[in-house]
Amino acid sequence: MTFRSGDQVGFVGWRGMVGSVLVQRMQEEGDFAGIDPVFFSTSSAGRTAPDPAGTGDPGVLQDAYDLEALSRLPVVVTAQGGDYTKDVHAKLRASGWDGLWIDAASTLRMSEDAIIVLDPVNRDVIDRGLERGVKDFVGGNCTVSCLLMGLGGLFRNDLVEWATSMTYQAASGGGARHMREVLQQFGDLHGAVAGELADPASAILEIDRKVLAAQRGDALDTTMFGAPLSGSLIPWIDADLGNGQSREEWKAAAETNKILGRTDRYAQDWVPMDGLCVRIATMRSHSQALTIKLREDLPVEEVERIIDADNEWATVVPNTKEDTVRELTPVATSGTLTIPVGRIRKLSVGPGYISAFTIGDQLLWGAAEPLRRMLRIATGTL
Ligand SMILES: NC(=O)C1=CN([C@@H]2O[C@H](COP(=O)(O)OP(=O)(O)OC[C@H]3O[C@@H](n4cnc5c(N)ncnc54)[C@H](OP(=O)(O)O)[C@@H]3O)[C@@H](O)[C@H]2O)C=CC1
Ligand SMILES: N[C@@H](CC(=O)OP(=O)(O)O)C(=O)O
Repeated sequence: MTFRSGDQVGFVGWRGMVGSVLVQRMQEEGDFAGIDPVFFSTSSAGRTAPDPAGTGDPGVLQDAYDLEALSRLPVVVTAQGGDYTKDVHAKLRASGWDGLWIDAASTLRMSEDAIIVLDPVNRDVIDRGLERGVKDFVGGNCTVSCLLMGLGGLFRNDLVEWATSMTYQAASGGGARHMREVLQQFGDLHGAVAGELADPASAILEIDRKVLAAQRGDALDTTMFGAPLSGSLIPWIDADLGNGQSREEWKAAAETNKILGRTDRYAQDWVPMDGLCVRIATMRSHSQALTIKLREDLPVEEVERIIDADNEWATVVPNTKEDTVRELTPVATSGTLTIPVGRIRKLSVGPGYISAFTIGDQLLWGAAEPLRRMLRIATGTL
């Protein structure tokens, strides 16, 4: 099945958090002009569909479990989640459907038949995959995608011997309800000491005691995260692999190397990576602190030049206090496609060791943007 301009493209998961950002970005970039979107729902088939292209003729939502309706389409884009992918993808393929499946969920990422898409970094891998008939294209883990958008230049030029990434991941990585829970917790903590805060003469240790009591008691709703996150952190993300490593930590090496087209962990070009993944009470941008062992002891200026030159979104932030405080924060980065990379300096532990700190909006480059661009590649317009 080949795609032609104006052909139908199915969208599943368009009203979720990732899907909404995807639709918004497609509107901003005029992507709906070259396609005929068909919207699916797992919960509201038959209701009026959205009309992001403003055609005035939105049609109705199709049933996202209707395999026949899906199999009529040359391309399906889904941000519905892993359970949906598990349920529907295999059945569609078993029915003989050979259209393109573009997916945000992690389910198919490590499948030999799938490519992890991040075209500013691995356009060559994507193009080779399309040529040899690959049909499944999956967005990468948010932290890995943001890391490679920022520091891809070092990886692509084969300058990294190994790296560790210590992450500071936003509440949005869990989903919309996780973001709400964090904000509610902040509000409840404020409420616990609002009287004392209004009085400049009140004792700070009393405020601290009351906040801790609220965090440790049952005053806060912790349904989504399982522990208070506001005014705290949780150093575990995703499943326990049983060997002391979390699944989120495992993704760093597995996905980074796969994105770069390196699949043999015993080969010379495989980059060993590991680290600890930590949830913090920010909203939508993931941050990470890196220690990188370079294969060559390059000057900092050369490292900065390579990072800056790699793609139009990676931006070096000078390693000064003023620039860091102004530009290298989740607040400065959220809602933008810019991937700032700062705190680049030689570490005193030995030659070739550098540090870096990078941040990315995990709903943009971390989720929706690679999918949007993959659709453009598939439709021959990027
Ligand atoms: N959250 C993230 O940061 C990232 C997520 N991903 C992946 O993307 C996929 C989707 O994640 P995410 O967008 O967070 O999932 P959401 O939970 O926000 O949305 C998923 C689906 O839930 C249904 N839904 C039920 N109630 C609501 C509601 N009140 N508002 C909106 N949708 C609702 C919708 O399906 P319907 O319309 O059919 O009812 C929607 O498509 C997952 O596989 C995730 O792993 C990947 C990278 C980052
Ligand atoms: N696990 C990420 C979000 C996410 O959806 O990741 P993945 O697509 O790899 O499951 C986080 O919690 O921040």
